[in-house]
Amino acid sequence: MNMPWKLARQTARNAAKPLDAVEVVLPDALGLALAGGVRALVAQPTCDLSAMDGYAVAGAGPWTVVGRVAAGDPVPGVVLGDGKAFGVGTGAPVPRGSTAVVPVEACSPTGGRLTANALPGKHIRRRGEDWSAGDELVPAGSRVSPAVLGLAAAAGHDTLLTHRRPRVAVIVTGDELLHSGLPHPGRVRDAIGPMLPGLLSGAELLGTTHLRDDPSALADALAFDAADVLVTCGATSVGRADHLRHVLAELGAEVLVGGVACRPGHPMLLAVLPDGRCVVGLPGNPFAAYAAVLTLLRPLLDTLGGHTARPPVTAWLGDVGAHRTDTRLVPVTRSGGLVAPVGHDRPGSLWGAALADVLAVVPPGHRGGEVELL
Ligand SMILES: Nc1nc2c(c(=O)[nH]1)N[C@H]1C(S)=C(S)[C@@H](COP(=O)(O)OP(=O)(O)OC[C@H]3O[C@@H](n4cnc5c(N)ncnc54)[C@H](O)[C@@H]3O)O[C@H]1N2
Ligand code: MOO
Repeated sequence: MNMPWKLARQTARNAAKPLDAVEVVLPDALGLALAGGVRALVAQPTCDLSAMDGYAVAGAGPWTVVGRVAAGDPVPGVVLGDGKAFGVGTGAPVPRGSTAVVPVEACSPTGGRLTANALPGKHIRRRGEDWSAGDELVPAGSRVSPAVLGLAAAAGHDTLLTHRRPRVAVIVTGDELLHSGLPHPGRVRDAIGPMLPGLLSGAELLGTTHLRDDPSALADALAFDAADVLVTCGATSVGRADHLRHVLAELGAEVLVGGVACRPGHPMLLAVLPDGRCVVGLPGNPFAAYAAVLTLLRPLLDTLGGHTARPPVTAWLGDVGAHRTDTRLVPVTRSGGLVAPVGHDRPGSLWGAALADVLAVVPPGHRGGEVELL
């Protein structure tokens, strides 16, 4: 029995536990999930700063300029009295007693003195106005984005506690596959191997092995124990050359998902080997393999990597010819809150997926309405 698509995705999400937490230097954390929240080690700003190039002033004008301070200078050792001003650069610490900063273009000098409209507090970035020391800035489970890296640096971090990247090994099977040159009768180009690395963000690809349709070679390849996840391509079906299910049974694997009520990709599978390593079986048809990556592999990798599940993104899709019993994954382009099919979506062809912005999840019986986007 093929498992309903949503249940299959949830099963993949629940099939493993997040990998151990490791401390990594900031650049290496990009794309990983935080194993603990990022807390500010110090307040930002650490002292009152000027937000403009101009003058820090005290009280009402006109003011006499009594000094100058630049970004990078220590806090001036003076207390600015009423009627006094300090020249300031953007980011410079303002002297204590400053009540406002007036931008240089808003000042007019009159007889050696400055006059301007100075609104109290204007253009001063107060100590701690962005955050205080100890504030949690980003919660555990969040993906470390470029902005998270910058934020963590600003808050004083040199390293971040993240979950280890899942290690993935890819096994591409098929006597008929070519890895370069022109396809011709009897030979097809491997279209799955080239697409997989780009679908493994947040994981580490240890390598790709190309095998003929040979059960003992497949069993040997599945013994590779440096990988947390083994991804096989092809051999999921019931043909004479499709050995994956027999080999998994011989290895004592527990099959968590043996097939999914999904078009394309229904022969996809997810199994756990006795030592805890996971096997995701992608069907040989390339678009079916793509559907299986999004249904089983990505949720599994996200869980192993410690990523919190994100709320679904949806859009409105018309009647595109739903399947009676199975979920369809349909390549679509997006415009505003609407999506439209791009076509070219037969299981053996990645043409539609290549033109699409996303895949729409079209449940059985869909006649038009909100659908989830992958
Ligand atoms: N009797 C049945 N036959 C099939 C069924 C079924 O339910 N009963 N399901 C069909 C569906 S749906 C799919 S999908 C495929 C899955 O087949 P396998 O995972 O066993 O893969 P193969 O048989 O090796 O190949 C299928 C097809 O894809 C081509 N292929 C394989 N690998 C690649 C690759 N890396 N790059 C490009 N193309 C590849 C291969 O040449 C075949 O044409 O089973 C159906 N059959
Ligand atoms: O669903 Mo297969 O996965 O049609 O090509």
